[in-house]
Amino acid sequence: MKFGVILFPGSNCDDDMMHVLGNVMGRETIKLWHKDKDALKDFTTEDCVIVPGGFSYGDYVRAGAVARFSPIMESVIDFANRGGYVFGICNGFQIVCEAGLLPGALLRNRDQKFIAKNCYLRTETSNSHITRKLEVGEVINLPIAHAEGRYYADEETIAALIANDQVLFRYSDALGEMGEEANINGSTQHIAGICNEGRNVFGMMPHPERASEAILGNEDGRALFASLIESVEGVTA
Ligand SMILES: NC(=O)CC[C@H](N)C(=O)O
Repeated sequence: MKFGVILFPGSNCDDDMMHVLGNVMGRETIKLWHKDKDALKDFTTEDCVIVPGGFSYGDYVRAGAVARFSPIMESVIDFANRGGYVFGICNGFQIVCEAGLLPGALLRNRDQKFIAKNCYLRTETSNSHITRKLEVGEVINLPIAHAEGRYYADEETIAALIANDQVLFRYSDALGEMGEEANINGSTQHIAGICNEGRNVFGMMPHPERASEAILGNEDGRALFASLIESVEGVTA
């Protein structure tokens, strides 16, 4: 499978993503310019579009609200509707929600502050392409860096997410417990990452691409990319 990483004005995690997917995971990885409507013409449903983190359009209006109208997004929506893999991380999660590919919204953090910290995440399902190498209840540690990361959706939407096993990760403590203080940004039901009903679109606020190499002292994020590659290619990654 190959990966495409979209560059919007203000993206800042695109090169980390290029490095991890290209050099660490060893897969063909292409940078895609947000104005290029035809950027996905060689993408098949075995490929994945990454919507990376950063501050697209300076987070003006709301994080992701402007980037959602970039010309490439029409092709991303079409690609997702055809069954292609789309993975939004941090600002990418915000953009993908704004585009309607995932339900819910990312609001300002409960404490109204930007939070840059490592945090614990409890794996909520192994039944997804990006978590199949993790066990339910397994706790991983990943960095977060955001001001608008508080996941919110109405009760009906949350109930549907749970009923369809779409919640991938929740903020927890090191033991996987869900005490109030473990909910780092005040997200509804501690939700840190979800997938769509079709299970081909993924979004999460924490940054697996910033923790995918031993030299960085944390490789927990690598399991997510390895899961996706194994799932699609049927090889050990
Ligand atoms: N690291 C990022 O992607 C930043 C996310 C977003 N711009 C926020 O602050 O909420």
